[in-house]
Amino acid sequence: MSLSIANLTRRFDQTEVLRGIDLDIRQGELVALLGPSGSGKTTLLRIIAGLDWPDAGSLTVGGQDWLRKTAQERRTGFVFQHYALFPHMKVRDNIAFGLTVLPRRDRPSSPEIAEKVRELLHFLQIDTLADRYPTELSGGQRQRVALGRALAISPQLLLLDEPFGALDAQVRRDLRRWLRGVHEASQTTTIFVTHDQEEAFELADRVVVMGAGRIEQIGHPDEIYDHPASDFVARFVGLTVELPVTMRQGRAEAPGLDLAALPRRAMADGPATLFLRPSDIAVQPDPAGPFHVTDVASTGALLRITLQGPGDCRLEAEVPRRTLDRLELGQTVSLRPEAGRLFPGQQSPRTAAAPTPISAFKEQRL
Ligand SMILES: Nc1ncnc2c1ncn2[C@@H]1O[C@H](COP(=O)(O)OP(=O)(O)OP(=O)(O)O)[C@@H](O)[C@H]1O
Repeated sequence: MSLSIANLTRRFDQTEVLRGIDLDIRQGELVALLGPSGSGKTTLLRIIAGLDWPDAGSLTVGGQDWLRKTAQERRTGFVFQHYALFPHMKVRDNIAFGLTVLPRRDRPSSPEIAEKVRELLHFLQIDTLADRYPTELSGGQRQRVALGRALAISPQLLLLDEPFGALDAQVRRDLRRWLRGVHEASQTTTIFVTHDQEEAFELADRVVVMGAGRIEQIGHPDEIYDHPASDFVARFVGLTVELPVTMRQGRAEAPGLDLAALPRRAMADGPATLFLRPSDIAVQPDPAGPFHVTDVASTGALLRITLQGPGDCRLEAEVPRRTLDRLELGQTVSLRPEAGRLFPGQQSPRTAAAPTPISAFKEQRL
């Protein structure tokens, strides 16, 4: 089903938790709601499910006004982070549950339910778990069963709230791939809440970035990663270095920085802020360079270098270890940002957080 939300607001007491949400989702899309804790993701999902109600705005699914429907009438499949499967029921009965409690006129016969469960077990690659109880399953297996239970009722929408949030990193990665495959085969319109950028970018057709009850940006993962629409999104997708610059005829200038690699921007002359990923800064040893190295730490493949420059300018760059064979504390370097986003105006100067030094590594004098 396609979904359309317009000007949706929700407040709890005096706090506006959703402030005018507009969102259209196409039939068969997999959309991630991505944002920091408290940005309103779960509230939005609960309103779509019919577990909460907005103060204003509209919610239309398949052309029907869903705010006039109860949660049951909406027929959504919902999977939570901690989905309480019924502990006294085997996996096959947990999956069948939603069908067995349908009103008599909609309820399939017992053989039809058994067949549907068999198909789902096979489709979700959990046939071997059918006769186990939930306590006999790993966390990842439980979430597969939870998804089976949500899909059993042939939901019009599938809503997933941090479904892999409690699982360890490797299981999460496996389940992501599995879910992507399940989605491609089932084509159920799916909305997925996460605060994990990697998860959202890997899974979703489109990502909706939320901050403080508003949608900051909607787009394909690459578009959001390469062209964040606001300083909020830029910080959220890892452009954590912020440098004050001056715009002159579409070019950014800053003392001691070679900004020639940045494309010209149609921006008014005046103060602006350049947002960079630490990995977008080329570091070149240079006896006359305006920056000097104050710390070097290794993250394995990368060197994280803290640099002090003209004025009070301090920033962090990350470079592959192999690109710099010698780098000493106190050494002077020049910097050449190779990509970045410019936004008008200057925020209060921010400095990059100091990395945790790895003393032993520093002593090797890289
Ligand atoms: N029933 C409620 N009563 C009062 N405030 C609430 C209620 N539900 C949510 N809130 C508040 O609304 C804001 C948004 O909460 P919500 O759970 O939607 O955010 P979220 O983006 O899903 O966060 P998280 O990632 O931590 O789950 C929070 O400040 C939360 O405290």
